[in-house]
Amino acid sequence: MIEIRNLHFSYRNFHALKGVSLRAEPGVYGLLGPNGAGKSTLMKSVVGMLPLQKGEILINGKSLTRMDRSEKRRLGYLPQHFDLMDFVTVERNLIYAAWAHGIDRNEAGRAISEILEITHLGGKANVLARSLSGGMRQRLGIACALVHRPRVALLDEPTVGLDPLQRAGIRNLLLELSRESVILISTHLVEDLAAVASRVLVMNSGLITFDGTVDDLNALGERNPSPGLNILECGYQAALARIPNRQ
Ligand SMILES: Nc1ncnc2c1ncn2[C@@H]1O[C@H](COP(=O)(O)OP(=O)(O)OP(=O)(O)O)[C@@H](O)[C@H]1O
Repeated sequence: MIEIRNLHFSYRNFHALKGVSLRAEPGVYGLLGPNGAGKSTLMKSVVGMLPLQKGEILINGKSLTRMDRSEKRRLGYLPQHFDLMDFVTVERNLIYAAWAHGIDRNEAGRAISEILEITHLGGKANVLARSLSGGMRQRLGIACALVHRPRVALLDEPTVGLDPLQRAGIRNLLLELSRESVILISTHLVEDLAAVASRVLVMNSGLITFDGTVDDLNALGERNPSPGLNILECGYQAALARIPNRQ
């Protein structure tokens, strides 16, 4: 479970998170918002890549500030821009990721075979990472973030560069994992969420301006129709406009 209470974060004098609160139980949470809304800042804060300036973050009831390195290693995180080890094979990248996430040596082989199969990279296990296509690289990034089946996973724009079939494959993986895990994904693709998200969070200007189900977002869209947009997109636009009156 993730619990965030009144989280603020500033880069020098830019106030990027202005009091974000959230409670997330197992499920897929879709984080939507325009460029610069604060989605990546929120994710980096939850995985401890940014220092806690104000507010509280609890993972499975434990404050992030009290978690040791091995506990933080169990979090799954796919940054928006990630590096792979280009000059070693796909499988070696996964062996390293499994080790970095603290998977027991005896379990690593099985975990790697499973994630290779789920991400449709089985046939590429012995290929150098540098020779993968963009979509395959993205899938390998996802595989590295999820190889240890984390209880809490944060994926920043995981479906960028994937074709519809590959996106569907990743959605199925997320749905399966979300039975036991909290999965927070950021995306610009509103329609990507409809099939997968148990809850949608809309962020704008460092605040969560909407927190509800896909049905709630649809209902908001129905009340705020806009020419040329489908109902979900209308809901998203209306949610963006709801900037609470506090800084
Ligand atoms: N290292 C940094 N130094 C200064 N400002 C930053 C830094 N990183 C992000 N920002 C600013 O903080 C705000 C939030 O950025 P963030 O990357 O969290 O947004 P985002 O919602 O993830 O956007 P995108 O969808 O474009 O990735 C933006 O205005 C951005 O310019």
